[in-house]
Order: sequence, then structure tokens, then C-alpha cells
Amino acid sequence: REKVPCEPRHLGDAAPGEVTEAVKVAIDVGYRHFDCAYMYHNENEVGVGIQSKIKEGAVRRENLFIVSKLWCTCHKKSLVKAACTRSLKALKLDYLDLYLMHWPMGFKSGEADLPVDHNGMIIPSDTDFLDTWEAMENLVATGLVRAIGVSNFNHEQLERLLKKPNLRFKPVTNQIECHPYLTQKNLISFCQSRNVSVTAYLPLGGSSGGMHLMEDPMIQTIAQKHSKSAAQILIRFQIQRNVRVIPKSVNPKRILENFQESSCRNCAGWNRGWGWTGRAAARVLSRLTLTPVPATAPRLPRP
Ligand SMILES: NC(=O)C1=CN([C@@H]2O[C@H](COP(=O)(O)OP(=O)(O)OC[C@H]3O[C@@H](n4cnc5c(N)ncnc54)[C@H](OP(=O)(O)O)[C@@H]3O)[C@@H](O)[C@H]2O)C=CC1
Ligand SMILES: O=C1CO[C@H](CO)[C@@H](O)[C@@H]1O
Repeated sequence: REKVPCEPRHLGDAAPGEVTEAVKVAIDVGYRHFDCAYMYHNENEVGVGIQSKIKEGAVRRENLFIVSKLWCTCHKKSLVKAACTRSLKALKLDYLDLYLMHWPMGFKSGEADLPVDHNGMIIPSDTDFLDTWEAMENLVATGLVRAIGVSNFNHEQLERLLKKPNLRFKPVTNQIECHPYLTQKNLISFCQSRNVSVTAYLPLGGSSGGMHLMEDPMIQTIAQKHSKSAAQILIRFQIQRNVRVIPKSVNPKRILENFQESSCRNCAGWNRGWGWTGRAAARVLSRLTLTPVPATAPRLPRP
């Protein structure tokens, strides 16, 4: 098979089977949207969980919304298709519902996911995200993915992409860090004014080593007032701003708790989203989030 420079490494930082089990629990609870990425190095485990539930008849592929992301070392146009195919193979799928450019900048292609020079600085590639986008557009045209989007794009980068001459497919979402300590008010307004949805990552403040958002006295006060958990308040914060939200949990009780909040009557469409990440808490390299898309959510058209 074609050699892809950024071959996945097996970091072994999530307990064996942990990701697969959490995917299965989440599907049973009702989650339908899974936020994955090559960089999380657990797409194979996710794929096992999904396949097992499809085989069991618990869910149908067409009712799932599977997202993956193009890593920075694969921004060169010639590498994009192979990178996408590699994620598909690991996930055991023949198409993705959404493929995101993980970051707007490209890194030197090769074995390392994070290529660094002797000063420990990331080695960039000479790629331009507009060219990378063209290769991603080809994935839609060939049916490997149904829609494409971006992540970690600021206002200027998104504007440049939207103004690209001969743009064939608009980004459907911009996945960005977003929570009460980083509300992203202006960027959200900009995205929404251009019909680009916003997806909030790190909505609970991240795992260990992250922020202590859930312990924030204001969040705690609001939670007590409404008889909700702090996590539920943080999730609802995004839903009420029309922002899709992808909190992570590998814990069955918390997977359910997060989902229950998202299933409330006032939360419509794509915004009834929840996330879950299958990775050991302290490691950033093995993440996966899943968000349920309700049966009534708009489906993306087939290419
Ligand atoms: N595009 C990008 O660049 C990025 C995207 N992401 C995506 O966003 C997702 C979410 O971000 P993430 O960094 O994981 O951080 P989150 O803000 O989702 O926080 C996750 C942490 O919260 C805990 N948690 C989850 N639910 C609850 C609850 N109900 N009560 C108490 N604690 C809870 C989890 O522990 P436990 O699992 O034990 O429940 C975990 O430690 C990632 O999984 C990834 O898919 C993240 C970073 C960057
Ligand atoms: O999604 C993400 C999680 O982990 C990666 C490695 O740290 C990040 O770069 C990325 O934004």
C-alpha cells in the first residue's frame, strides 16, 4: 500500500479496550456523532466499537456521524487522500461524514507527528492551507467524505478560505477551543454570519492538566441553582449559543450524564451534541470525541 509518512504510532496510552467499550456504551446511550482524528491514535479501537454495534443491529451506519481530521504532516496535496484513506481503514468505514483540517498550518512530512528541529521548534512545511483545501475538496468529489471543515482557524484564516477563488466546497464547521474562559464571541459571530457552524472543543476545560472550569464557583452556583452538574452547565452554555459541543468522557456514568443534558427538549438539531474522548486522562495524543446527532438532525447531502 501507499506509504504515508505520518504512519500511526501505537502509543498505548489508553487501556486496551477502553476506547472500544466507551464507544459501545455511547452508542447504546444514543450518541451518534464521533469526533475522531488521526492524531488521537485510536481510530482502530473506535472502528471496532462502531462495527460491533452495527453488526449487533444497535445502529446503522447511515445514522452515525463520523468525523476525522487531517493531521498537519499531511498537508501536502499528494498526501491528503492517503491520509484520509488511512483513517477510513482504521475506522473500518467507506466514507466519513465530515473531514476537518486539524490545524491551518502544515508540518514537515515524515515519521514524526510533531517534527522538531534541534531547538525543539516545530518544522513547518511550505504548504498553503488553500492548496490543502483543494485536495480535501477532491475527497468530497470522489465520495470518500461527505463534507469538509476546518479546526483551529482564526477569523483571518477562515475569511481567506471563504474568499478562495474557485472554492468548490465551503467549510461546514470550524472546530475551536471554546468555554466560559474562552468564549470566542467574535469568532463565533463571524462564523455564524458566514454560515459556518462552530464546534466547541475542550468545553469542560480539558482533562487533568487542563483548566478547573468545573470547580469554578460561578459554574458551581449555577449548577446548584438548576440541580445540574457543572459539566451539564458547561455543555448547555454552548447549546444555548447555537454552538455544537463535544465534551469527552470514557466513564459510562458521565457519558450518560452528558447525554441526558443534550437530550433535553429545548436542544435542537446538531447542537444536541456530546462528546467523549477515549484516552488516558493525562495524554493528549489519543483522543476521540463522539457527539450524538439526533434522528431529526439534517443529513448532509451525498456528493
Ligand atoms: N480540534 C482540536 O484541535 C481539538 C479537538 N479536541 C476534541 O474535543 C474533545 C473534548 O476536549 P477534551 O480535551 O477531551 O476536554 P473536555 O473539556 O471534554 O474535558 C474532558 C474531561 O472532563 C471529564 N468529564 C467528562 N464528563 C464529565 C462529567 N460529566 N463530570 C465530570 N467530569 C467529566 C473527562 O473525564 P472522564 O473521561 O474520566 O469522564 C475528562 O477528564 C476531545 O476529545 C477532542 O475530540 C480537543 C482538543 C483539541
Ligand atoms: O486535537 C488535538 C488534541 O491533541 C493534539 C496534540 O496535542 C492537538 O494538537 C490537537 O489540537
